[in-house]
Amino acid sequence: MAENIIRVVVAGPRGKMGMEAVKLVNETDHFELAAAVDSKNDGIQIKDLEGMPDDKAPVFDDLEKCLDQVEADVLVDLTTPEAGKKHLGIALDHGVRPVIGTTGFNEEEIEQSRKKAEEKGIGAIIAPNFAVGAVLMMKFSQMAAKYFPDVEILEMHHDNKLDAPSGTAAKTAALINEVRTPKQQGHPDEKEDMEGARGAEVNGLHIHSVRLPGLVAHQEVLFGGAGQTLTIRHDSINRQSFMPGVRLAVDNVVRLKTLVYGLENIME
Ligand SMILES: NC(=O)C1=CN([C@@H]2O[C@H](COP(=O)(O)OP(=O)(O)OC[C@H]3O[C@@H](n4cnc5c(N)ncnc54)[C@H](O)[C@@H]3O)[C@@H](O)[C@H]2O)C=CC1
Ligand SMILES: O=C(O)C1=N[C@H](C(=O)O)C[C@H](O)C1
Repeated sequence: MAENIIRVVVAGPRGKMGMEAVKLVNETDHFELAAAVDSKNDGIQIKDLEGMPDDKAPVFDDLEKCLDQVEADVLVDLTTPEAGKKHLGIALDHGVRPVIGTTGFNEEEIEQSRKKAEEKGIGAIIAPNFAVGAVLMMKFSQMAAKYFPDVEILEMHHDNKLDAPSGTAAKTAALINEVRTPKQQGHPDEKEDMEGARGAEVNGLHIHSVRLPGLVAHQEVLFGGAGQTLTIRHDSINRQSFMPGVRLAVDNVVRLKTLVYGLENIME
């Protein structure tokens, strides 16, 4: 790694998140945009893409090709579940530390990548949510679940989202299930008269996914106990909310020697 400068490749630069990430890298003194990987536009420079900063970093249409030609320290991936999974493997194979914001990974995929990162002796971060407030919402939910084992997760997103449930909801359920005794919620004899009415189920805990234009990224974690309810809610009202977390992840991934799943593991 060039001293103090972190060379970053951004995958998905024309996307809602990728565009913000390119700006973040361009504006951060100790980051350098090494390249961008787009699904098209091979051979142009980043400045030639609409709305991009005046940066001459090259654009590739393939990560393998990019990492064969460009010196890079970190890959920031903000693409699609399919591309993100592929890119995670390619980056590790090239010894480039992945920071994956793309969602849709299951536990097995995360464990396999953890092994690979450790074999390579490099860091990797999969962060289902880069917003500090969302990470706190997940941590507070884990605290509350110790006292309120009855809980339902309601995640609400814009209608261009490909994966359901959201990575944040899946991670919240995983954190809650670390402390909650497995419990089937609702009436033991309850029946769905319409399929899906009770949402997805993880160890008896239910997740409900809403998709609507006008939304960005929102989640409520609802707890119920005798005579009381507790609601913990987080709202991202724009994509800038995620950028301090992207910066934190890039700064931290270069010192790690394993894969970290969730920003809470690197937040002080
Ligand atoms: N971890 C976090 O805090 C957040 C994660 N996300 C996740 O990030 C991902 C991207 O979200 P958005 O920017 O909203 O989506 P988007 O649809 O606006 O952008 C995705 C971009 O990826 C590009 N792409 C697709 N396949 C590609 C490939 N093989 N190589 C390079 N680029 C490729 C598309 O052309 C598009 O420009 C999603 O998985 C979403 O769930 C979104 C917001 C926050
Ligand atoms: O697709 C999105 O927009 C978001 N995806 C992430 C998720 O699946 O949790 C993070 C955030 O909720 C926005």
